[in-house]
Amino acid sequence: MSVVSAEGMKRAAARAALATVTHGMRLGLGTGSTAAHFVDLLGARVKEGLSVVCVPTSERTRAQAESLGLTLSTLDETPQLDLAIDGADEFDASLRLIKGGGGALLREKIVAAASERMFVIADATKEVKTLGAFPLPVEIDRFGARATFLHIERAARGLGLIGPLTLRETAPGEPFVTDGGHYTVDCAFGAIDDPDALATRLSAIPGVVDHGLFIGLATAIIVGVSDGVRIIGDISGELS
Ligand SMILES: O=C[C@H](O)[C@H](O)[C@H](O)COP(=O)(O)O
Repeated sequence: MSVVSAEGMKRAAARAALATVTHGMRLGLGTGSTAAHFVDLLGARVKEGLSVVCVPTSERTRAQAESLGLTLSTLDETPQLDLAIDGADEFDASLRLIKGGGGALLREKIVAAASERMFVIADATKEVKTLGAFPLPVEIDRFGARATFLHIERAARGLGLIGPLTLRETAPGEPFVTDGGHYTVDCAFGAIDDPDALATRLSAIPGVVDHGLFIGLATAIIVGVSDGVRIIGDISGELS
């Protein structure tokens, strides 16, 4: 019996995603340990002659991509992308995701929305029946952060979601600051029975910059499993 580690499954998913990349593509590069496997493998292919243009979703991914000699761009220079490849903290069978555990959800969502397709790469441990075991990250403006925090609590309570909510910190009293200069609130709601309703409520709160529910963005999920990969959705379609 072969025992494959989570890292092995992430690598397998990243390798399968790389197999869909073709010459000349405009790619969105995700953030996190799984996306880092993809960037690493992409770097090797580029050294062998593959030509792609990449828009990173975080300063961390930008640094990795730069170190591997990838051709980088911005969404201002390249506002439409062919494919975004990114990880996820959780996914369900309907291609809905929780993202933002690594603090990059805003740029990840902007890049995914600018991409014709988004392939999520993840190890099998990220699959859930109902989203919410992973605390939902919500990115908020620093101005009025306490008021926004309370507003999120109230909006969620209206859906029967209680929390606790925690302002993400890098050290006690030191809030974590995203690449965009915002704070993150991690919402440990437990099972989110109606992610669409929660997404709508969160988006309506002034001060919420964006939230980690990615709904209707992923085209496919490439799941690394013990004996290879399993695909949810479609990775075969032609690009228009
Ligand atoms: O903000 C970070 C991202 O949404 C990541 O893609 C997510 O946290 C998954 O990261 P990892 O691949 O390290 O589990």
